[in-house]
Amino acid sequence: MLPREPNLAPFDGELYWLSPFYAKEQADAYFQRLSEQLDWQQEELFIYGRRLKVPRLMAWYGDEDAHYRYSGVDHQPQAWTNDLLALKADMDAICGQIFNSVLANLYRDGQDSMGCHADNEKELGLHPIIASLSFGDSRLLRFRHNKTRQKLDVELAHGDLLLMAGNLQQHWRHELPKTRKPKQPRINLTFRHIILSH
Ligand SMILES: O=C(O)CCC(=O)C(=O)O
Ligand SMILES: [Fe+2]
Repeated sequence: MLPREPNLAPFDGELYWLSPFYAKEQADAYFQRLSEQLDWQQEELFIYGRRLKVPRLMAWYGDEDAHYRYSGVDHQPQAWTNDLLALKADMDAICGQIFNSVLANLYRDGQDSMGCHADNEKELGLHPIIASLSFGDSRLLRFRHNKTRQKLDVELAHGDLLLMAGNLQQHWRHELPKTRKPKQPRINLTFRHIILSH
């Protein structure tokens, strides 16, 4: 069950934007506590033998068995916090599925970013629903269609919820570009359902 919002994707996938989903006071409280309570780490990547710092802070939470590979590294989730469980309950209800993990990203300023990618890892399945919550300063999320190169910009603000579904990840990539505009910190949470293989 997805919300009765217009689908922003013109073709090849589903994209729903609920702006805002949490009212300001509640979003303020979540932003404050998530900033202080999550175990934010700066990851390192090795590319062609060079060590690079990922330009943002990250943390991975979820059920004990919900392992996930990103940036080429297997990540063991940390145990859910009370706030993440409360947010997960809202996401489970609106999406009609049970999420078992969340990737948290903290963009400290306009120089923090995320490169172009699709969330198409095989452990997410072919048609994943990904529920993305934003807190803090607004940032541009840019989608681009793999074949037509069509561009779709969404300015994600404090308390917004963006739902990506259907075959969106197979046909579109997305990125959070750096910006020269002065930016305060932003937290993004992407709730995911990892399909467990036994
Ligand atoms: O920060 C965002 O809004 C995007 C995050 C994202 O694409 C991801 O975590 O896969
Ligand atoms: Fe993503």
